[in-house]
Amino acid sequence: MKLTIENLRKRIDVAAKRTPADLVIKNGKVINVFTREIIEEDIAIADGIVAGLGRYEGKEIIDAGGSYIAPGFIDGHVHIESAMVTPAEFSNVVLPHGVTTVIADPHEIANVSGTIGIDFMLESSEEIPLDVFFMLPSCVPATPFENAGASLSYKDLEKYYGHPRVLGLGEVMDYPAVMNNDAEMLKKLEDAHSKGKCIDGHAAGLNADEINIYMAAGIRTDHECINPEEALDRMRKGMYVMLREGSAARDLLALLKSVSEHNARRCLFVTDDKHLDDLINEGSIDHNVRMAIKEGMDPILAVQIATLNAAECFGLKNKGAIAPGYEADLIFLSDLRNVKVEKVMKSGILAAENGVIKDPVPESLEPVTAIWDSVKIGSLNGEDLSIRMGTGNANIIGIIPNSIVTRHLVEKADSLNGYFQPNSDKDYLKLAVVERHHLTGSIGLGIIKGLGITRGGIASTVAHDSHNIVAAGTSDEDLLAAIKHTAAMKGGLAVVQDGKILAELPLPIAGLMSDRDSSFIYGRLSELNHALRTVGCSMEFNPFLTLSFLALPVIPELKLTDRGLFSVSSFSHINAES
Ligand SMILES: Nc1ncnc2[nH]cnc12
Ligand SMILES: [Mn+2]
Repeated sequence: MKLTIENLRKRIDVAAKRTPADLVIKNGKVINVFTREIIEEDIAIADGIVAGLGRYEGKEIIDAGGSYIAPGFIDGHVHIESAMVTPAEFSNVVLPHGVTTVIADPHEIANVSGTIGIDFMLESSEEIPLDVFFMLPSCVPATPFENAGASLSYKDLEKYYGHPRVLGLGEVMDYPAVMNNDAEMLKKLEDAHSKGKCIDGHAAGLNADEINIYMAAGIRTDHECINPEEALDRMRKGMYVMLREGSAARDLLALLKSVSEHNARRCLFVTDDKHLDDLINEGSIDHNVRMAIKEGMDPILAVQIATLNAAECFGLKNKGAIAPGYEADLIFLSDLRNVKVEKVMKSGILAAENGVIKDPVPESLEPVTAIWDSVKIGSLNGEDLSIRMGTGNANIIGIIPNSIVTRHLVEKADSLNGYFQPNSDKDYLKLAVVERHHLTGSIGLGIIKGLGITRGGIASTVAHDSHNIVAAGTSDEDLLAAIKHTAAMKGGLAVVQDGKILAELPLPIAGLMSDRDSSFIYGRLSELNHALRTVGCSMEFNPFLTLSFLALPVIPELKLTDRGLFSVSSFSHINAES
């Protein structure tokens, strides 16, 4: 809300006790994230802003019943599209978990629909209770080794820096472009610097010397740490470390070993990519807080990481704490061990209670063709999916459960008449990435090990970050059926066996998000999980989530884009045969 002289005058009158507050919360144990104390005091609120702490009177009084009161949780890095819901529905889902502010990077939809996608995310997050800030997609496409639906230059980004909810430049993934002083990358970085904006990093696998290059370029955060050594090095060099617990990337437990009383202020909690069912079943940043406390972290320190640190990292001056002048984004907790979020207030208004959103934001989507009709593929047949394979070893993508990192395996794969044959006993499946934006006919083919399908095929238009169609299967028939069905749905997830569709989830918004509510999507995800078991998956990890990262060539080691196998370590394409 824009501050007016009238708001300011009223706020000062309330603070000075010349005017009664709109609302006073009494009998609460207020968590002070500045001093890491718990102080029993009233919270006086005027126009959604805390006006004073201490003893106050107001037009409305709420008795907190001795609950702890924490600042609203902040998710420092999230791709809303990865939850497969629109921003409005995302607000309905995460607010009950105490998340009142998120910093989102819309590079998922930007990779499909370009600036039209960014506009859609900005507009559809305008009038919702959740505060959604954005970092501008810095790498669309993520690398020059893939075909995305769009390509964004610094010129495309410039106009957004004036938007009040745009905080800076989003995760810089293309390390070689930074290291080589690529002209376009320098211009994007310089623009963010000149406007005094933040710059997020994606420093997966970067070593200490390479982190110097990122920090020198002004890149100030990393959410891709997977071990304590990486996290410590980034903190020592002044980077904020984003402690990530998403659906596929679950790094929090490993990284907590690097967090201490001395360095915790350089940490914040993020989800990055979290599927809707995990958000509903586990939670969002509240889940990170609970995990950290369970691992022995001091509860108030965990709350500080989830609030003040994230606000300070992104320069959100009136968020992340309960203090006069700060937004009245408040969470009521009955205890600080399991951090069960009871009540959530957004700007002084009750937004959720006992896990239920109070006034769900209804969907009101304007159909935008470029976004709603985003899947275009030509005719496909078995020959298009054949992988030439001689008698030598093959370069195989080895899956690591619950990780977005893969292994580069060099093993002997079965071949017949010079072509690769899937072998479900050895768990060697065929993987395809089919370009789906501009009818280029570009198809990347490879072999994966570890997905666990014994008979059938799965396909998805969620394939970070270019979001082509990614598919895996034990036969060309099922692969083709799954790929074609995701196109027929204009985007989505499908499981096929013997040519028959076992389960599906349409994602008609850019092939990434559903226009339906979370209960519909949750139901379809359950059906997909059942169908995944039918085709042989163990479900120790989510195959669709794992699949969605197999085309992301900025995460080690071996990935597949629509242009072929890609070795992230050598940052170049390689052949199917080693
Ligand atoms: N969606 C994403 N894009 C780029 N890097 C990621 N790392 C994890 N999720 C990612
Ligand atoms: Mn990333």
